[in-house]
Amino acid sequence: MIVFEQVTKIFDGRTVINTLDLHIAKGKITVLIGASGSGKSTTLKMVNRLIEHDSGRILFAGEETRSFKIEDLRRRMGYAIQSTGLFPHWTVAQNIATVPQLLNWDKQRIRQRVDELLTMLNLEPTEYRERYPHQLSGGQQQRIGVARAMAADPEILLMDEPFGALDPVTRSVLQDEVRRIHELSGKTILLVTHDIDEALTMADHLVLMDKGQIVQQGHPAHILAHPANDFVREFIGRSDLGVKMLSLQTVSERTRFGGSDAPIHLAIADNASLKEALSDFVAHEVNVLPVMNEHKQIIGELHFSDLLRAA
Ligand SMILES: Nc1ncnc2c1ncn2[C@@H]1O[C@H](COP(=O)(O)OP(=O)(O)OP(=O)(O)O)[C@@H](O)[C@H]1O
Repeated sequence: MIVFEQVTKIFDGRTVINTLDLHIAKGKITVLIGASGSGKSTTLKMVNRLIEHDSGRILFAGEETRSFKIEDLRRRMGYAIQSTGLFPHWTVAQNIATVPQLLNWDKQRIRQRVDELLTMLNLEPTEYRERYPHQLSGGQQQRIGVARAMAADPEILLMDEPFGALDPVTRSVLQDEVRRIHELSGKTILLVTHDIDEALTMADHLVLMDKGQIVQQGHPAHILAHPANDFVREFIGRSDLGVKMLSLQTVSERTRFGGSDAPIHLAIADNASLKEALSDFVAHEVNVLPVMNEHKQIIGELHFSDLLRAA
């Protein structure tokens, strides 16, 4: 979907992106992670040409981004950022409709799309459509930022620390929502974060950057199991590696299907992570948890020993 070939960016005589080769696959969530100043945001902003690269090529759908008119390029790419950039004097509906308005969609279609997005992001349209950004919580504002980025159904979503500055609970709810939307829509997402747990839970493809170059990339589980060097090892945090691995797998992957005699009030959802299961085992001091599906039916059980196999 997006290909970087030997891309370099120099600011004030300093090379901040250095002959970068990167492939952002269609339909996947690619996450750029690295320390502050490693060049993540610059890489993301070169995709929609908020920053122009100095050399090399960046291709979008097979063509150089430079061959597009900049407005056409940006309309095909949603962009969500930490500070949301919502227009304060516009209602939620107007904010979400920014790009559809530019594309001259008719009123009815815009309204339908706004309501659909609000519903998708768990905000009741009748309650939120006419509010102004200052009448929303930080987490709600970020949801609107995401809704606006998705409004005209762009081919790729660029997200720069979209959940930054949120408390851990809201952050995790929004991460789940974006993952769910991704699963429903199959949208290509490029996400920048400096939070390793966010990166591990969100990424199909994780790209670890340092000093404008890629240090290692691949599936999170692969990087956790086979860090390329000490830098990577240190970055992902060796100490709770096992727990991080558990966070990448779901209960259903280790469920012993069938009935269960374990106390039903301890049932864990089959789509919960094994890390959550670990927490339940410890909190309830049990060795076996019943597992339920989305309809709250018991479908089997998870044994504590099965976690060892997963890790
Ligand atoms: N417009 C600019 N002018 C000069 N230098 C810049 C500019 N934008 C970024 N830089 C520099 O380029 C380097 C990479 O910045 P970038 O914002 O891409 O890093 P980052 O990995 O996203 O960091 P953070 O996590 O802190 O946002 C930094 O050293 C930064 O100071």
